[in-house]
Amino acid sequence: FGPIMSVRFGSDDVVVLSTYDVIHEAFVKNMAAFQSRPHILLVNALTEGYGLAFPPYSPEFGQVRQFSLSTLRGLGIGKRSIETRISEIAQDMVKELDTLDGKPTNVKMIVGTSVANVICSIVFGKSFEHNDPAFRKVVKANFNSWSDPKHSGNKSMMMLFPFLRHIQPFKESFKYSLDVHQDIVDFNRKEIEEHIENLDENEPSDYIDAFLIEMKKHSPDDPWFHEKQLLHSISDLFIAGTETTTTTLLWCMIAMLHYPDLQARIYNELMQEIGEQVLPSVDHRDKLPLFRAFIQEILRYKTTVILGIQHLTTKDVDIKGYRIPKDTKVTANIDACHSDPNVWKDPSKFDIHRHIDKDGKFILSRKVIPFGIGARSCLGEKLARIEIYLFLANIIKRFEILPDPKSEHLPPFDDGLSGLIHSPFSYKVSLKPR
Ligand code: HEM
Repeated sequence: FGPIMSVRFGSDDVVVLSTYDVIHEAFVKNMAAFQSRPHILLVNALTEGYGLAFPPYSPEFGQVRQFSLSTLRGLGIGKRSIETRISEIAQDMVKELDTLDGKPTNVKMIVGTSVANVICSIVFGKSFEHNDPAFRKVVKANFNSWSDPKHSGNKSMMMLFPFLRHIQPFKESFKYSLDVHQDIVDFNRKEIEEHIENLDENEPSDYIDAFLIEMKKHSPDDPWFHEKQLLHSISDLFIAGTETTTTTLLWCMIAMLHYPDLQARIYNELMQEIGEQVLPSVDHRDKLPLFRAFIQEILRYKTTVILGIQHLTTKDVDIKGYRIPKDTKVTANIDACHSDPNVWKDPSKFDIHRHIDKDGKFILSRKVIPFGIGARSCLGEKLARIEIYLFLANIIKRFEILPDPKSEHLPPFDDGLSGLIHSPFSYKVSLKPR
């Protein structure tokens, strides 16, 4: 036990870092030593070693990662253009939720197709109707990619013991994972083909265009700038971005059900500071301390990616007096960091006021790290933060979030499904138009 410990995961020893200080010391202060990823057989069977989230570090991979980050930024992440687009998608989601007419519904697909449409706008330069069958199929495939209730446990086991893939019921789960991933890849391949046909090199309008143009600047045998990498890059952006953001929004709604007084106070804050007629925008954030504190507390209390993604050391390195040898698997226990009693008073309590100072101002915390920190931290952090803010503000402004009257209990807030992503059990909610 302690902030640095070694734990046996399957057949491997993995170093687990469990406080903000040690995670920061490792992933930020010793960034270069921790920027690689281990080879995971199950993942490689899906990605052929390409993509953005799982490849080990090399200077050439660093280039493609950096290209992706700056392209996503250049396309407007953190700037007004993408904010406007997300705001439009949020309003479209509200319209879709309006059609439910307050009927208790599991809203995961409506929220999920809206979240996926944000990524579609950036990657494909277009969005899809909520009821488009091919789009719904690929959004479901994104959800099932890591969190299918029937297979995710088997998948986690196969990550630890790859040989299990040859034995039932793991064999079936392995095939299922390949099939689901293939659905995502097929959808994305079709989009790439259309982009190749219609490419205007003078006016790249999305990530695929930018990648195709960049590819032409590299030799045909470049190890990373080729079509296969493009295919797996965009698949990773969808898989990493859809379920995580949707899950966070679903936790937000559960919190609103458990704390109706807080919901009313946040609604009043939005009404007083923005008003009924004005669309919520990131520019309003300084006037919304309660709302921002709520989001930050959700990101702390319900850590979506509990153990982050594994890192691999590239050399021997000393952290707080412990020697971690080269080629050691290392993981950040983000959930433990968010529940550290030395940092958070009464960490198991959901309390938004820990993020508000005595003058009523919001306190931005660098110790809430749901997106990880350092060289392999989340590529979609800025995008996800804007999405959560705008989607939630639009929902709260338009609807009162109420429990399903037919259900005896509220959906649990302190329990859920645990795999790579910690998501709530399936639940229905009634969104009563205000
Ligand atoms: C609430 C939403 C999200 C959460 C909580 C989240 C969390 C994370 C975490 C914990 C990591 C691993 C960090 C590490 O290894 O140290 C990660 C990596 C990543 N995320 Fe996210 N993420 C979210 C949304 C998104 C979105 C919207 C996108 C893309 C549009 C995205 C793309 C990625 C990618 C590509 C990586 C791999 C980065 C690398 O290996 O260099 N994520 N995310």
